[in-house]
Amino acid sequence: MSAPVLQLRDAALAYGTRRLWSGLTVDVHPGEFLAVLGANGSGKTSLLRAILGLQPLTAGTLLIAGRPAQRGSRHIGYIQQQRRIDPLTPLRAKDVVRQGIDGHRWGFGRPGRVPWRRIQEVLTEVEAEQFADTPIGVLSGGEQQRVRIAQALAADPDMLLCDEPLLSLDLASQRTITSLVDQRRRGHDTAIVFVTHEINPVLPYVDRVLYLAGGRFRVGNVDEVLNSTTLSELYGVPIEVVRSGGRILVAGIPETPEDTHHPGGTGQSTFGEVSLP
Ligand SMILES: Nc1ncnc2c1ncn2[C@@H]1O[C@H](COP(=O)(O)OP(=O)(O)OP(=O)(O)O)[C@@H](O)[C@H]1O
Repeated sequence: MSAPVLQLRDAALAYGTRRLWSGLTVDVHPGEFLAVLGANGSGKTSLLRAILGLQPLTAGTLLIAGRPAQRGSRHIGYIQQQRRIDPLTPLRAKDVVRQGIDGHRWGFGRPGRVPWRRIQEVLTEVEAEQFADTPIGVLSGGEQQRVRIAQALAADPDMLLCDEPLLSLDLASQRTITSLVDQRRRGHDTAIVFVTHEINPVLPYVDRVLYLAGGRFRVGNVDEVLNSTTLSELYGVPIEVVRSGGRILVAGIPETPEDTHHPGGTGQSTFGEVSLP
């Protein structure tokens, strides 16, 4: 097997006294699709920030292509959590992609001309070439997301970090986005780290799952992690996982982080059938 793109060894992250996770050891290899799941506040985005070199670990090591994480790494493409874009913004889709190439989006502008050919290439890769001259703010949510993927791919990264890229997209757009991400990893052996509250849209593509909860984690294939025993252990309350019609449904996830590890501390109302967070 080829060398890992991402290596975490006994990694821990805390903000002051707030410990997010610790003892985290996981490798991600070229072409691998890792889904990162967990409740609100479990530290999924913080993990991505650590990989981006924006947040130092409090313990352990984190290597990208064998070297310590650093800001603005060309090995990494990053799709941020969706934010509303002002419809009046003058930025066109091609300007957004150009920012991905010259590094402005992380505040590390590198001078020099960006070849138009490359911008066209990545817009074509995500089937968004027709939007090149359209102001980004007037595109639909799904179209904007395709442009964000193009931006993340512009520097031809070895690893793509996706922070809940399916939020507020309809089912058809979710399918388009997940299949574009999957095409990229198959075509270029790009590793994918995909933070999501919803496993079902990515279920066909996922190789392994990293599940964060209550300061702890489990990593393994879908069946190893997303089962009643493992999630009940992680959360410290009874969780039921069922497969139905090709989907995974989970009942009993505590509504707040405080409910975790306090069996019996939650009322019945917090137990309902929900799609996996
Ligand atoms: N810079 C910071 N300083 C202090 N606390 C922070 C900082 N960034 C995040 N936190 C806290 O750390 C916790 C984890 O945040 P993070 O955004 O990583 O969680 P998450 O799992 O991505 O959550 P969500 O699913 O809601 O997006 C939260 O309680 C958050 O308030």
